Amino acid sequence: MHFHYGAMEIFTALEDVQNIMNAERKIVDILRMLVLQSDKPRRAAINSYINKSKDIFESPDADPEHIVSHPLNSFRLVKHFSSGWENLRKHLEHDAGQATLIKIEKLRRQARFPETDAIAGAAQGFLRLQRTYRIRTEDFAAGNLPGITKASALSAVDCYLVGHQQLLDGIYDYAASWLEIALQKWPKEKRDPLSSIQKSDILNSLQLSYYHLGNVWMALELCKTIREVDPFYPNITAKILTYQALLDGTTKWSVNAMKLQTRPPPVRVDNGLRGFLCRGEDTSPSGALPHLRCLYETHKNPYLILQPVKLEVVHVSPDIFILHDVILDSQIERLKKVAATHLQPATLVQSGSDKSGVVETMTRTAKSAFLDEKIDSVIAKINHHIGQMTNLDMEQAEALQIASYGIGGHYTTHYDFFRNPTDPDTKHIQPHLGDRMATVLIYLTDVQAGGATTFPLINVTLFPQKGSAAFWFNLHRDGTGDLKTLHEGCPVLAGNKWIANKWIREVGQWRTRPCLS
Ligand SMILES: O=C(O)CCC(=O)C(=O)O
Ligand SMILES: [Fe+2]
Repeated sequence: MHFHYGAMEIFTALEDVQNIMNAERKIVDILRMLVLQSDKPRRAAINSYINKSKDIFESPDADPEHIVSHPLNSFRLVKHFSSGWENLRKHLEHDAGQATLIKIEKLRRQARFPETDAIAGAAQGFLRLQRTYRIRTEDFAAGNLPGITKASALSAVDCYLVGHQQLLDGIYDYAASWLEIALQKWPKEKRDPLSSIQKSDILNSLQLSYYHLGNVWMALELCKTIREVDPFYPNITAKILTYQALLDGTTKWSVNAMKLQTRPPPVRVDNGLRGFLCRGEDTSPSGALPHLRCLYETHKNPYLILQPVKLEVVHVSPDIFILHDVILDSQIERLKKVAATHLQPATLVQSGSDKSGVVETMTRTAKSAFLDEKIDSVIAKINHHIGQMTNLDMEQAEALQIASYGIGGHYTTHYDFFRNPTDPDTKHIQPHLGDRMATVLIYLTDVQAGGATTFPLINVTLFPQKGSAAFWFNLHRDGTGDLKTLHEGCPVLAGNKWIANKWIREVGQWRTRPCLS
């Protein structure tokens, strides 16, 4: 199994936005110089790009906090930095433009600008958000999302880009809904001189979506409109004849064609069914806890008598706790700073993967890094504190893992343990470590909207609270995996989500959590 990793989320972190904004200022300066040496058409193209950048810098969009506060703000920025740049790039590929192009490309690489596949990533992020949080396309496009401040609406071309991508991804119903809105908005808008999208392009993607949904009549009507708008649109007459013949039943191959158009769209990762937990609609745990219990735990440990753990019991069997105030804000800042240079697009250890044993994947869209204690003293401090709070031996624990999710970033349902009865691959349980017995998941940020951790089999939803940690046992006392610990990280709707994971292994825990013989 091998997935291509694109930016399946929209922006990964505030820090990325900050770097990109700084680089963009330099790019605009370079472009200003080039304007002077350019002929008229190139000058117009460059100025149009510069004006867009200026709009961004002069609007609240220059503030990274504002950008990550709403998927649409993020989207507009990503579009300018990816397809906006691509449009200008074509004008710079010759003569005097070339040296400038190289300089700009270098700045873009260093600051990790979104690439050409960013629009695809954004469309996939939107889809995940729409499905999980049940957002209608018209509300999404208008900037009305649950629980966050309204953003300004998307333009017709923006809606086209999202819809067209969903058409390419085979999500025809969503594609049609976005393209219908693009079409409604089209007459009311002033055109972007750098964009080559025409009304007939919207109509064409829409007719294809309807065709794939099995609505040949609608596809035909739309094709007729295309011919009215643009008689020279490629293949338009042939398409009209084909659809006409399909509807009349006069083509021999109509039966095959009809089958083809109703084939199911490709299956993809979708957590829509369980979205109710992500939406926080049902948070009564099945663990039959009449009252949540809160206690101050000291484990009779002098370290904790001075600083007792505020422990909240969320669920029993599997045992899930919230530990409150486990890390100081100053430690969080330090940790994020240290982690920033190490973060990589998330990889999952998977059986049957390539030689490295790791594949880049769509099931987890986040950036992550394992941080060794040697990197910074704050890491050792946190590790030590986790050991004291959980009363577990940290000797065999894995290094602290930091992960950051941007808007749309998520982690689909999974188990943290390796000894899965349904998966015979146990190579990650090194005998000297054992399996991942317990997980401590520290929330390093509040999340503006979305981003809960849910346990769908036991109806538990945990909303991130900066400085708190979720702590649970993945294994039964006999060492087998507890299948009820299935959990997921819900897609982030607004803001950034940072977490730190500590996976505590079995070996060395005989004293405090002996297994049953
Ligand atoms: O992001 C979350 O809430 C869950 C993360 C998680 O389960 C993991 O990293 O293993
Ligand atoms: Fe997990």
